[in-house]
Amino acid sequence: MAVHVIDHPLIQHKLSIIRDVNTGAKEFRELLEEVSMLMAYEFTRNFPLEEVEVETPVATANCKVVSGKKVAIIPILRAGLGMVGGILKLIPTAKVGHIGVYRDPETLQPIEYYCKLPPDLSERELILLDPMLATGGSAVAGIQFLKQRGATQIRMVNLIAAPEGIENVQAKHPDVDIYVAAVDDRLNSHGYIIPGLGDAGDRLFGTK
Ligand SMILES: O=P(O)(O)OC[C@H]1O[C@H](OP(=O)(O)OP(=O)(O)O)[C@H](O)[C@@H]1O
Ligand SMILES: O=c1cc[nH]c(=O)[nH]1
Ligand SMILES: [Mg+2]
Repeated sequence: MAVHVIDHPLIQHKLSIIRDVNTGAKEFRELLEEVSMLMAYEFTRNFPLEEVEVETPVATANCKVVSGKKVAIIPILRAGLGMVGGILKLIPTAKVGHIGVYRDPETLQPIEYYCKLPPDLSERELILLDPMLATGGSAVAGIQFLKQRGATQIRMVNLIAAPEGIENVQAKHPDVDIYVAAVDDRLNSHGYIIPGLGDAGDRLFGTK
């Protein structure tokens, strides 16, 4: 399905600071949260509305509200955690599930180590979060996890994607829409996105 590049000027500006090697963990964390909130504004654009009547102090207004949509946001640990707060600010009733996957540094294969999800996945719109879509191995595994547990409506939100990762996810899960702030040039021989931002988890949590 579709790849949506959300290139709003505010997102591009903040992403430039996030990429900067001199940006420390505090600012990185704050900016990732802000950009995630701005991306939520876009990836919810096609959420269905329903009409309601609201009594204002002077009359009845015909209004619209998001129609009883059940949403769950699912960060891929660790780095996906940095996107949760910003999205919850706009969708505060969303449930939050967690999938633990890290990429083996030698083989680049995804290693799964944790999974805790809301029980009613089949009834929910699921938003899978990870700042980085590199080879796509972690995303493909995360989506597989969700589908195995009944999920049918999944969209994926990444800060930066490599073309190789997009291709991989689209080949294995063509039903999943991808929302990204930037599509970078390529992967290097270690599977890092070029130019990218380095290791998102390490930059977010100050680890090495
Ligand atoms: O598309 P891929 O090639 O799978 O790479 C992307 C994954 O790599 C990073 O996680 P990492 O393995 O560094 O784990 P961490 O978030 O715990 O640091 C990133 O947050 C993604 O989950
Ligand atoms: O560039 C990359 C690739 C994978 N994971 C990251 O955190 N950064
Ligand atoms: Mg990492």
